Formats: sequence, C-alpha cells, structure tokens
Amino acid sequence: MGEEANCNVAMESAAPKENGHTTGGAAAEAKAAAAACAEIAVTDAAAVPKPTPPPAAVAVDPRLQGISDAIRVVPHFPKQGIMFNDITPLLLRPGVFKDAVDIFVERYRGMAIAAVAGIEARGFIFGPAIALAIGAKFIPLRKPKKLPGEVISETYVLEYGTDCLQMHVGAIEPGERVLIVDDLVATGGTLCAAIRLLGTHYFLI
Ligand SMILES: O=P(O)(O)OC[C@H]1O[C@H](OP(=O)(O)OP(=O)(O)O)[C@H](O)[C@@H]1O
Ligand SMILES: Nc1ncnc2[nH]cnc12
Repeated sequence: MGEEANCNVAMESAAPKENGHTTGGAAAEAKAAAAACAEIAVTDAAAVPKPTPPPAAVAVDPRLQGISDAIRVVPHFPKQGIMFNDITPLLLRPGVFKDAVDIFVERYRGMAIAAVAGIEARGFIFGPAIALAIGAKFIPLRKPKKLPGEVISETYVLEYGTDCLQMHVGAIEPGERVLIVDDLVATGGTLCAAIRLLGTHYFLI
C-alpha cells in the first residue's frame, strides 16, 4: 500500500457484497473466448491448432448472496441522502454471521498475520472472531478518550461529520503484519485514518 515496507497492512470490510461487475466481466471474457474458438473452428479446422478452451467462469462464493441479502439498506439514515447499510439483521442470523467471519478466516489463515486491528464500533463485531480463528492478537482502534494509556491519533472526515481513531502505543511491534477489519467502506475516510494510524509508527506495504 505505501512504499516503505516493514509493517504489512491489509484491509477487509467484514460483509463483502457480491460484485456483479466482476462476474459480468468473467462471463463476457468467457463468451469472447468462446466466440474466438468458434471462429477458428470454421476457418480451417485441419490447419489451425486446437484452440485453448475458454477459461471457466470465476466461481462465485455462494455464501456472498446470503450475506448481501442479510444487510438491510435504510434510505436517509441518519440523515437525508445517506443509504445506510445496516448489518444488524445479519447478526441475528448465526449461520450468515458465521459465513461472513469464515470467508475472511479462510482467506487470511496461514498468512503470518500477527494482529487484527478492529475499527470502533462495528469492526469490534467481526474483528475479534477473525483474530481468534487465525491465531492473531486483537487491537481495538478506538474513538477518542476511550483508551487509558499513551495513544496515537488520526482525525478523518465521514459522510456525516468528522471523527478520530486512537490506538495504544506499543500495541504493534515493528515488522508485524496487521489486518484491518471493519463492517464497510463508504468514503474510505475511516480506512485511510486507520492506515495512517498504523503507518505513523510502522511502515506499510
Ligand atoms: O468509509 P467511511 O466513509 O469512513 O465510512 C465507513 C465507516 O463508517 C461507519 O462507522 P461509524 O463512523 O458510523 O461509526 P460506528 O461504527 O461507531 O457506528 C462504518 O462502520 C465504518 O467504520
Ligand atoms: N452508508 C453507510 N451505511 C452504514 N454505515 C455507514 N457509515 C458511513 N456510511 C455508512
């Protein structure tokens, strides 16, 4: 992510939505490849080497649809113009909640991640479960005046207001790999603040 490498940071929004564009792109690519194969076949079946079969369409994780369906979109909350993505219905369905956690555990297990940094408040819902399952420590990135020890801070702009994240000094050792977890990305302001927070004392990839 940054140029200086020492602490490696990856970010995950804990409720991934299926990306129709990606699926459409893969389908279009397969269709184009199939058309190309058909064209070669009719041109000169004997002379042309056998075409490589089109790549199989990218398999979409069937759990993503259930996760997407369990997120309620509330228009104009908490103020006019905001389409609020409410994850609380997902939390009421243990199987879907588990799917959301499992997807990230499967992706990040065995990747030498030393710490999961959860962003207050909704990153605290998913982050600890992921941390425990991959054998990493959990670091809360908190809103101001909640941490009793020495902190470093980052202020950021939200869709509706400004806020600040803080982390205890010493929570991460130099060179440790950190996975940042939250429920969603809107403007990306919170995520950027989290990356800056970790990057103030540790380097990023
Ligand atoms: O990409 P952004 O525009 O920065 O928005 C995303 C952030 O906003 C939400 O948190 P919020 O600040 O509402 O706090 P909460 O989790 O305490 O409700 C959400 O949980 C993300 O942290
Ligand atoms: N659109 C949105 N839905 C839910 N939480 C949010 N936080 C910031 N923007 C949000």
